[in-house]
Amino acid sequence: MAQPAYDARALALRLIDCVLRHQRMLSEALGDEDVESLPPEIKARGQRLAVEVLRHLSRADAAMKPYIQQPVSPPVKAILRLGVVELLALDGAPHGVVNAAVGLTRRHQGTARAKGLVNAILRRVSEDGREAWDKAPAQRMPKWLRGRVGGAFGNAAASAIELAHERGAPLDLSVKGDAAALAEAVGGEVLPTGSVRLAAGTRVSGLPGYDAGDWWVQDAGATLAAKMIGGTGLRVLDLCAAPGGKTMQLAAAGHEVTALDLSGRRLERLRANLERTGLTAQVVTEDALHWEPEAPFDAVLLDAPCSATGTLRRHPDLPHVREADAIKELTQLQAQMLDRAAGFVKPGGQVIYCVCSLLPAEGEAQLAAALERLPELERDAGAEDLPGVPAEWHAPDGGLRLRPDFWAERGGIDGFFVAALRRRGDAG
Ligand SMILES: C[S@@+](CC[C@H](N)C(=O)[O-])C[C@H]1O[C@@H](n2cnc3c(N)ncnc32)[C@H](O)[C@@H]1O
Repeated sequence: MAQPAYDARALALRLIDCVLRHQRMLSEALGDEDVESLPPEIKARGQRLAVEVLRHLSRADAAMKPYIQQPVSPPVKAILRLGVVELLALDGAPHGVVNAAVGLTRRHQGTARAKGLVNAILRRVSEDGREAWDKAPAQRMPKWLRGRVGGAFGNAAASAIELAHERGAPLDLSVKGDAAALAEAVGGEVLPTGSVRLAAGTRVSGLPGYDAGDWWVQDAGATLAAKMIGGTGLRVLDLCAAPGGKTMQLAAAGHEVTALDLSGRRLERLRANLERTGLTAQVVTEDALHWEPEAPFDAVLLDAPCSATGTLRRHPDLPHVREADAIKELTQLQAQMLDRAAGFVKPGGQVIYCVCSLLPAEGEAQLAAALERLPELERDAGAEDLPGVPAEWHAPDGGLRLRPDFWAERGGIDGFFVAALRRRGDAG
């Protein structure tokens, strides 16, 4: 059989280059034809290495800086960063890591001459780099995001959030049946909000109950939106539903769910998720801005398209790809979607609004503007009082504001904003 074009380390370098130089998301780069055809174990390890390097760029640079006397070319710097991260974040065996880095350097004409340098620098880092690594600050958010997050929550919180980003995210499972029984079966912990949490890096495919559809992967924070819909057996519209985490929760809670999304490709994943879990929903491929339902719903859950800045623990590539300019367009779309959602619900029915964003412009400010713009909506503060939610998550003017530095002792939580609204009038 022919040797794959990349081993895991070479793949990691290519993925990092795609993110940092070409501003492409890792998920997109992993879909390139020559990458997609690689053996799954190479892809998984290459992706993991790339993620770890992107999480630790500034620490890696700080650890190697004392040993770099003159500028090194970008490809050599990339090999060094990978080596340093393997040594100091992943506790790789020095001999193997240094040899592999030298091998990567040799592989291309443009870098081959630097093999001695790479060897020398990584040896020094493996012996003496730990202190500089530990002292360096965690990878900073890009300026545009840091400024907004610091402005909203304070600079100390922004630093704590950066530390949480660096630590990565545990694996949270939403459970169809008995959470305690699943936690025991998989060796996890039941969180106060009901999800089952496993350590970061746990392999999903190896866990019991996957094929039986007993659970699905969903950050604990993201589960709170569907939980705000009271009762059971309601006609619920999941607006912007794919790939279906909240659709499955709503269906598992006994609601009659319509799952709408613009993306046919993402809805394929939703359908597969429903099939695996044996849950049902009516699936609609439409644009939420133009679609008209036959009859209003008892409740609407709007998980609006957003900057996804709440998910940097999982997606350290995102800040290198997303630009500040995109935010204005997104906030306009979110407001339009909230207007539509308000029109899709019966009098007395709930509208739950959420975004996996750290930016108040997409969360708190959307709630305040909607209350001002849409007199038919009022706050449904009672619905936001969910079991297991600490008091500090309640935002002063309504809604829940989750930050990655919350629940630090449990492994953190994604950045998220969710608020419950109700259409005035009698349910009838
Ligand atoms: C945050 S994701 C939804 C995640 C989903 N609720 C879940 O829990 O798995 C936002 C979704 O909005 C969809 N979307 C974006 N613009 C849309 C539009 N105009 N109409 C309907 N869906 C749209 C995207 O395709 C994407 O799937």
